[in-house]
Amino acid sequence: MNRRNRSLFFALGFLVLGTHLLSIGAGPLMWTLLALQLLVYPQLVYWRAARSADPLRAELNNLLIDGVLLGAWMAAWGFPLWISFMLFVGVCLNVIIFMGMPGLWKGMAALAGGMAAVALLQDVSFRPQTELATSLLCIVLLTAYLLFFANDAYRRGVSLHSSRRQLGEQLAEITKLQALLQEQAQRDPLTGLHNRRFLDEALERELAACAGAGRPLALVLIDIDRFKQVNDTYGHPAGDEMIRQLAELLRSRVRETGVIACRYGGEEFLLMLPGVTVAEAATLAEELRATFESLRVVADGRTMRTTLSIGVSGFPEHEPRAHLLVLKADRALYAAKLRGRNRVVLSTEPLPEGRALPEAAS
Ligand SMILES: Nc1nc2c(ncn2[C@@H]2O[C@H](COP(=O)(O)OP(=O)(O)OP(=O)(O)O)[C@@H](O)[C@H]2O)c(=O)[nH]1
Repeated sequence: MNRRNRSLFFALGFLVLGTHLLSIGAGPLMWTLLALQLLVYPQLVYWRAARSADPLRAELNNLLIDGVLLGAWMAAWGFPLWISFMLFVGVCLNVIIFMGMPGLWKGMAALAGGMAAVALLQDVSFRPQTELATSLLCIVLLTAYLLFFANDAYRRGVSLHSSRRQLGEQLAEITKLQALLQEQAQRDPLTGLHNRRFLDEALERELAACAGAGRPLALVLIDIDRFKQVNDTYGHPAGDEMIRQLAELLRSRVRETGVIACRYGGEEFLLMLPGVTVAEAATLAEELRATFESLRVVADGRTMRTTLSIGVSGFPEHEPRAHLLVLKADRALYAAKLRGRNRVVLSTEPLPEGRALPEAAS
């Protein structure tokens, strides 16, 4: 709202224009009208705009009402040069600042409207002279008005710059949070390893890359043996601790670039090894199995141990399609369970005599 500026400059205008009224020997009616216009009117239009459903639009209309009334004063006094110049520039500046160049035409039309209204009511004779004091005060007030607006424009520029900087910082913060959320959506909260969703996407990508570059890719699917028994005997939190320890072991063994360890299911983990052959993956799997077999997991002062069953499949030997390559590793893992657990089985090895894969695994 423009209340402070309008009240201040209209009050100063009353002092300046008062000198003109003195010089022309204006009567009480003229003084009263000028006081109403310059001292009371700013409060009235503010009050009207503040209560309006659309205060901004109401304030823009107020600027045009200013134009009509000030145009009327110019005409009523016979267009005294300095006074008219000061009022004209003041009105035009205001409407341009708040409405742009289209506002200028509206402001000029408002001024002309006020002048025309006076011309209809009385003869308008041209009396351009003002006393020196009035002319000087007009120059001072107009200068103050221009300086005020220049300073206002500077402060708006500074505040805009700082808002832009703040917006930029907030945007950077949001982008960082987005990246963090995206990262968290791809992680298993218990172990911090990647989750299945991430691996399924990464596997498609890596398989295509390996196929293009003529490189192998191996999958190692790992399942904790008799884990239900661990939970039942030591409790779920102890089971969680065992899952965390296995995750730590996998993390420590697969630090090479490109290798992804993920928690694929409850107590099931999958390693994706781009550039690694089935034989190399089987060697790594055997090391992991042996290390885990000798691992003692301590939870709540109690020591637990169990073993791993592991299935290994590889591209290009076993399967070029991602989901079927996982299925082959799953079948190999199933075969390891059937053969008594605590072992590594390659996808190509047949199931034991007389055993078939369950429907879910095929
Ligand atoms: N503590 C814990 N247990 C889990 C979690 N996710 C799955 N489980 C348990 O893991 C157990 C898996 O049991 P099963 O699928 O029967 O397998 P298993 O007992 O390991 O038997 P085999 O795989 O045949 O050796 C179930 O009891 C699940 O409740 C987990 O995040 N934390």
